[in-house]
Amino acid sequence: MIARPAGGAARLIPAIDTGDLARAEALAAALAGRCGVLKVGLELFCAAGAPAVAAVTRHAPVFLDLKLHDIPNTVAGALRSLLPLRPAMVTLHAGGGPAMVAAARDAAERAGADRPLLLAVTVLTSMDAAALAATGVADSPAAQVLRLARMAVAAGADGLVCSPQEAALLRAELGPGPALVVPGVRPAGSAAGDQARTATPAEAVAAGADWIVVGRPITGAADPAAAAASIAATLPG
Ligand SMILES: O=c1ccn([C@@H]2O[C@H](COP(=O)(O)O)[C@@H](O)[C@H]2O)c(=O)[nH]1
Repeated sequence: MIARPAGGAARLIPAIDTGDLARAEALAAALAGRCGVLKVGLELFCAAGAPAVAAVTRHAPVFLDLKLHDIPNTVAGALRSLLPLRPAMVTLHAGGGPAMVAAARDAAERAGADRPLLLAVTVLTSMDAAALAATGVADSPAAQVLRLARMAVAAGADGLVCSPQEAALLRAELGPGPALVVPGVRPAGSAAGDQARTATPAEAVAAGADWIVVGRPITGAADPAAAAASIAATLPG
């Protein structure tokens, strides 16, 4: 399993969100060495599939962010299908429940010591309290994140995806055990876009994030490598 980063650039995970494999390869080549891990998400995987993971893996370990969410048998099968791609991290939605998380953990263990870190997505960082209420959850995002996080870790998740606004709460309640991978991160002055629960890179790490995920502020920059380097320079060790 991938080790927790010691600090600095190793904490940074740029999100390679593009449907164009050639652009993804160019971004991966430019960003390798300025980050610890590269993220392949739904846009790139749906456009280019396994070859995209292979292409990005040539430059850095891959966080395969597919947010699996289905019945336990199907999620376990999906995990088994993904293992030959050797992702360093894989996501699934905590909302799939404990049996789904446990089935995914069993499936991931087939890869032995080299298995991917299994990360449970709690409440998407694009959701504010009103969006959460619209799904029938009256609690605050923080309360729901904590509820899902406790359940997912007990069921076998190695770590959690949360916003920077819940990282300190999860560290206080769950301790140092679960890895925390934190999107919704914005350098000061960057547009939030559709992200609702945000903080800066340094704030996210100070709150307890092991890794931070940053997409558009890097990929939308005129010089993505320089943008990544400037974010990495703000990250404490
Ligand atoms: O709760 C979540 C879970 C995953 N993501 C992913 O992270 C990146 C963020 O991209 P930005 O351009 O920095 O907003 C993106 O790939 C999401 O799918 C998330 O944002 N929130």
